[in-house]
Amino acid sequence: MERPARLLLLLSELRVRNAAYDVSLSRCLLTWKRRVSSPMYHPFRPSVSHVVSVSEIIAVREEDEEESSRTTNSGSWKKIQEGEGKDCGQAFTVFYVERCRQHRWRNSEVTFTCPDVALCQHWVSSIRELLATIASRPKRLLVYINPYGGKRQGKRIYDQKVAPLFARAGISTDVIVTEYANHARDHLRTEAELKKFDGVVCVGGDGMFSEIVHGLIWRTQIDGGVDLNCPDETLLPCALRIGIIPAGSTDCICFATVGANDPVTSALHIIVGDSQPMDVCSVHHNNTFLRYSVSLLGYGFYGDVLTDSERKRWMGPARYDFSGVKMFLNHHYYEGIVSYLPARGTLGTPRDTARCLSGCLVCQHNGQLLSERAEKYEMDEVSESESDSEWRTIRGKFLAINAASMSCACPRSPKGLSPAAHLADGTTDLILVRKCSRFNFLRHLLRHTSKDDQFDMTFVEVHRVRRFRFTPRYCQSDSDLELDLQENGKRQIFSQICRDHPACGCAPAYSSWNCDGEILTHTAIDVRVHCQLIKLFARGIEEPAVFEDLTNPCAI
Ligand SMILES: Nc1ncnc2c1ncn2[C@@H]1O[C@H](COP(=O)(O)OP(=O)(O)OP(=O)(O)O)[C@@H](O)[C@H]1O
Ligand SMILES: CCCCCCCCCCCCC/C=C/[C@@H](O)[C@H](CO)NC(=O)CCCCC
Ligand SMILES: [Ca+2]
Repeated sequence: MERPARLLLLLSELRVRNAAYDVSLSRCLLTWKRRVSSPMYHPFRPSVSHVVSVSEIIAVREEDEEESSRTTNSGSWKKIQEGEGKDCGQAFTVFYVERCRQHRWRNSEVTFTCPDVALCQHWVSSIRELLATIASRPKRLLVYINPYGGKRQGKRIYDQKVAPLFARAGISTDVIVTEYANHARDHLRTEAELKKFDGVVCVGGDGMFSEIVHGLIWRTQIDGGVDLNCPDETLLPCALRIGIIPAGSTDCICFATVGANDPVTSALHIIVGDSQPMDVCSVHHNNTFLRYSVSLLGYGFYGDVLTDSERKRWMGPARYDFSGVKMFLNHHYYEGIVSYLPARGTLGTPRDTARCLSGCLVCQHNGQLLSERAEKYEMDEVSESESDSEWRTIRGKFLAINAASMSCACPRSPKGLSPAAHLADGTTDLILVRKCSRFNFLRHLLRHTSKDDQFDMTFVEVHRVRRFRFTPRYCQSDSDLELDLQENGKRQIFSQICRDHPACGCAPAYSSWNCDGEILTHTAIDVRVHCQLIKLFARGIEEPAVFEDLTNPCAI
């Protein structure tokens, strides 16, 4: 064995597929570089060098003798060793993360053959010791599988693609296949022995994720004595991270936090122990808790699409396309009052060209700022809503009222409903689409699927907010209705144009709120963003690599 250089824990000449490599291990990196003197070395081919971050090594396995003799079969060492009458060379395999196109990760492996058993064991134990020092890696997980989400493949996806990876990484699991809706939520709330686990994994779609979020948040607040019905209460952050194995219809939370809806990629993010904080909105009606939301709260168009599509669950993910077209053709509008508390002093706006990416500085800055502010409110014993006189109010007729706490990117809309929204900045983007013609609404909707700015339209406005309230017209107080009458007087001339416009054909209607894919039981709501209340086994969207690894077949 050669003497390790400074900072290197190990440096040896080992073989990979019969070619000699200089292999080194430091606290951060495992590298292997083909030796110039190797008989396989080709002067016109660049020397192949591989670098893997120790944090992205999944596992290391010592190969048995049979396996190692198979891998070194035609190798020169085997011949030498046989000639000397010794046992054949020993090998070990390193499993690691390899990046592919479109943010996908794969489990790659490389087998190193060593000249003697002692060296092999030294390599294996050194790598294992390093992996054991990574405290953020989960060792025991509680897994919930929804067998009926999406295309009903949850169980198969978990058994075939995810469980073998967890086993390889030495993660033990308690698996529960849900038997009814809200099974996972109620199990987490009352039964699960959370202290035994380092995280919770949900195999399913956004609805299943929402169950896990509700179960964990409730449990944390109940244990901490927090009153869930009070919208002004500061909620306690959840200790356990959540991993999402996508097996639903939209899977927008997985897509927006990992960059792909791919079970293997998600499993690898869980194994390496990634952590991504996320905002959660609490939704109340008259001081009664309704639900939490992490992605979309949509009244009008998205509420109606969901209501209609729930009756067509048998269609699978295609139900959203069918109901989307139907609700677009219906072209209903909704009247009401929206009031909101703009995000003050925080970085970022909904019209930014910059995106929320892995290690986002906007989220870090705002997270810090908002937690300092929350401490101050607590010391002064006032709530944010009382202390702030900046509430703004908008009355009107809307085709859609959407609040996106994150981009809501998904395969249907790769940029999402609010492309510049942040995962963990303590704000939500309130998007108001006023009554307009079908043609204009279609232009707006189609921009969700293209690169064009969906907010650059006269009938669309967007505000980054910390809190908002909505009251539909039929729930408004007499004084509010009086104010509406006065406002309407001013706009009468425009209403007349709209009524007379044959292409418009809007009809007033009642809608429901779509809260992350669930229908809310009330329409008058009070929504508050809780900054970084939960954490996911994810790292946000990674920027594309500056230098593509052209030797990686996955990347081409
Ligand atoms: N065993 C079960 N039987 C029936 N319903 C279940 C069961 N387990 C979970 N559910 C419910 O199924 C609903 C839909 O599940 P899920 O979110 O996994 O898939 P999806 O709706 O197809 O996808 P997406 O939410 O991404 O659109 C959830 O609201 C969840 O509460
Ligand atoms: C004429 C029709 C044009 C259609 C234009 C396509 C625009 C697609 C935007 C998609 C936005 C998805 C937002 C995510 C919401 C999720 O919390 C929720 C739960 O999974 N999904 C839906 O409500 C499912 C909502 C699906 C809506 C189509
Ligand atoms: Ca946010």
